[in-house]
Order: sequence, then structure tokens, then C-alpha cells
Amino acid sequence: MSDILDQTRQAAAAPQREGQPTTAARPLPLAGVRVLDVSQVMAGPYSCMLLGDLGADVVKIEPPGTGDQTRGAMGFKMKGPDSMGFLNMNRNKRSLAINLKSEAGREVFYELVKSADILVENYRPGVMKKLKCDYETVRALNPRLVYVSISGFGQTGPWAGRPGFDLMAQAMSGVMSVTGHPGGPPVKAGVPVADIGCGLFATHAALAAYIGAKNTGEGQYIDASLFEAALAFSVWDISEYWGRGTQPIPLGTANRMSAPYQAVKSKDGYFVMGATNQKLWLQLCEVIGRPDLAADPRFATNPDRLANREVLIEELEKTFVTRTSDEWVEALLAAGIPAGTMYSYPEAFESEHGRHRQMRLDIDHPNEGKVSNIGFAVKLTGTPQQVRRPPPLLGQHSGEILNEIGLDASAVEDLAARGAFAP
Ligand SMILES: CC(C)(COP(=O)(O)OP(=O)(O)OC[C@H]1O[C@@H](n2cnc3c(N)ncnc32)[C@H](O)[C@@H]1OP(=O)(O)O)[C@@H](O)C(=O)NCCC(=O)NCCSC(=O)C(=O)O
Repeated sequence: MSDILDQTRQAAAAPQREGQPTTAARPLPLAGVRVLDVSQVMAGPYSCMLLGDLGADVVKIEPPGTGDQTRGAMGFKMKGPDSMGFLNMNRNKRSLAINLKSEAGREVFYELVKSADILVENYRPGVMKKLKCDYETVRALNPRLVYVSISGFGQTGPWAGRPGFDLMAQAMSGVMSVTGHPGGPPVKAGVPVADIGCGLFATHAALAAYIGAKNTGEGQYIDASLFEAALAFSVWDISEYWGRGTQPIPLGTANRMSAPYQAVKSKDGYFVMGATNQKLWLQLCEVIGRPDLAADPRFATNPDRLANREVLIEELEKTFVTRTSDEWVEALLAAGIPAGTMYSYPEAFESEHGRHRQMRLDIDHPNEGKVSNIGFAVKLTGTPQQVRRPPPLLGQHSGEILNEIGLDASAVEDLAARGAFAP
């Protein structure tokens, strides 16, 4: 509590408003936009980090004591209290620790809502209503607000009340039914496609609705789910079912639309290649010295090659096992045929190209010294994104944020006495 009072007094002495970068010649596109990040774990925090990277003032509202559960309970422990996972989804944010279960905590929340443009939450459906922080309640305070709820399965329908993680979304969307090898045990996508995908869809919808609200003065409620994100990613797979009536099955690394397009065996392991159209197919036969395959009626067209994929790959691998993966990748690329090495994450991030594209950022952090973050996946060349703030400590900015909404030390003391900052 005395920390928050000190913070409030210091902030009052040096008032500042986040979101107006002074260093860039042009401000970031979302400078001056205020986002309330009322979220935990991945989908919500990731979405808000993207908005923060684009310049928004992201205020992360967390329960006192634990904060976002990913700080302590999930991910890999570091020197300080926060996990590496948390540190990778929360840069460019400020943290306000308030107890939304208390009347006093909610007063602060409602005050913040008045100046907010976008709110993102991803608690179990019903939690925000129980906290009296749901859309209907806050809309009355700020009709311009764009309010995004992220959940496992959406806010309506028979599964709406279920809690959900990426794994449930991958299983229940059908994604796992096309992942892995035919007849093998269940396999999920190695990375959380439903979570990150949902975060991306939520972000694009929030930005569109924000533009709409600027034009009309009216915000809206956005209902995003991990389940629907996973379904939305299933374009090729459901196309097979809707187009041909056959149920798509897992194909390992192969593709249901084209062949050859998969990982293939070489002299020293595997590499990936794709000759997905007729031009590339004929070039491939030429560069690997197999004119017989180009002339073989079993492989004449893409549908023929798909129908005979197993024997096609057997034939290709008879040649591919004569040289190393690196040799083939080089030879295929020289002929303009897409090919690549199968790297581990360290090899990919530390590759000359990964480094050139700045996909690892080393951020100065008060507890960790340097902390590594995944770099910006797209680069805005006119207004390059920056790490303006390291991931915040729990409640690090409580005082300055309270001060910004006009609360002085005595008001903060009163809130504290009424349980606003107690776990
Ligand atoms: C992820 C969850 C399963 C986690 O479930 P739980 O840990 O049981 O959390 P819940 O959401 O049910 O509830 C959170 C509780 O925190 C309380 N809460 C939250 N914020 C506050 C503040 N500021 N103050 C006081 N209390 C608070 C809230 O009232 C709830 O209290 P009580 O009601 O008293 O308990 C669920 O939140 C969920 O289904 N979320 C939607 C989908 C989603 O985003 N999934 C995670 C994606 S990440 C992922 O899948 C992956 O990484 O993999």
C-alpha cells in the first residue's frame, strides 16, 4: 500500500500521459489510444501486446497478489517473479493491480473505462458479469468503447459456459483430426494456433470496430473464441470435405491439395520441398535428373500425383537419399523450386536471416537484466514499432495510473481502506 501511495505522490509531481512517443518522427499509429487489458494467460494478453506494439497505452488490470496467472503459475521461471511466457506477451504495457471484487476497485475500473477506447478480457464467460464489469454495465459509462471478450467457445450456444484452452479448441474444432500421421495417436499443432489465432482475429476486429466508433461515436461488443479461430484456420481441410465429400485425414507433413509438397528423406535426414504446380514439377524432375518421372503417366498432373503420392515420394526419395539435405536444398533453390532445411528454434532465431529480421529482441528489464522477446512479426516501415516498456511488474504503474484519473494520495488511501488493492 505504501508503494502505491509513493507512486501516486511521485506521479503527481511529474505528470505524464502515456502514448505520445517523443523519439519517433511520426507517432506510432495507435498513439493516444487507450486499451484496458483485463486478461490472462495468452489470447487476451497477446492481442493487447500487439496493440501496445502499435503505440497504444495498454493498462493491464490485474488481481492484486497473483496478477495474471501466467506471471507465476505457467511458463518457465526466471530470476524475478515473472515467467518467461509472461515476459513474452506483456511488453509495452503498464500494470495496475486492483481488486475488481471490491466496490472500491470497481470505482477505479469505471473511471478508467471512461477514457478507454478498447477493452479486452478473456475470463470464463460470466466472470465479467459477476464482477459487474460486463459490456452492458460499462457501455453506459462509455458508449464509444470497443469491448472484446475472448473465450473458449463464444458467449452463446451450448458450449458457451465451458472453460477452454488451446488444446480443447484444437481437439473440438477438428484441427487434431488432420494433425499427425494417418492412424497414429492424437497430435496437436506444436504451437498454440487457436490461442494466437484468436488473439489475431480479436485484434483485427477491435481495430476495425475502433475505426467504426471514431466515425459513428458508437462502440460495440466483440465475441471472439478459440474454437472459431481454429475452425477459421481450417480452410484447406474443410474444403476437401465440402468439395469432395470425403473426411480429411492427417497426412504427416504432406498436403491435401498438391504433391509433391512435404518433408522428404535425404542422405543425412529430412528436408522440405514443394513442386506444387506443373512448371515446378517439370523443373524438379529436371534438376534431380529424373526425366522418367516427368514422362510417367502416374505423375502427369497434380491430381495424378496426389492420387499416387506414396509411390511418387518413394520414387523421389530413391534419388534424394543420394545427397545431403543441404545439397538438395541448394540445388532446388538454384532452380527456383521452394525448399528448406528443418531447423530447431535456436537455429531459426539465431540464423543469419532470423537475426537480420530482428526476430529476437533483448529487452532491458528491472529484475531480469536482459530478457529475450520474440521480435515484431510485421514491420511498419514508416513508424517502426518499438519496445517502449519492458513487461511490467505487478502493480508497477498503479500510482501513476490512479494519479492520471485524478486521484490524489488521500483518495488512494481511502480506496485502500475499502479493499481496492488487497488480494
Ligand atoms: C483460461 C481459463 C480456463 C482459466 O480459468 P480460471 O483460472 O478458473 O479463471 P476464470 O476465468 O474462471 O476466473 C478468474 C477469476 O479471477 C477473478 N479476477 C480476475 N481479475 C480480477 C481482479 N482484477 N480482481 C479480483 N478478481 C479478479 C475473477 O473474478 C475470477 O474469480 P472466481 O470466479 O472467483 O474464480 C478461463 O479463464 C477461460 O476459459 N478463459 C477463456 C478462454 C481463454 O482465453 N483461455 C486461455 C487461453 S491460453 C491457452 O489456452 C494456452 O496458453 O494454451
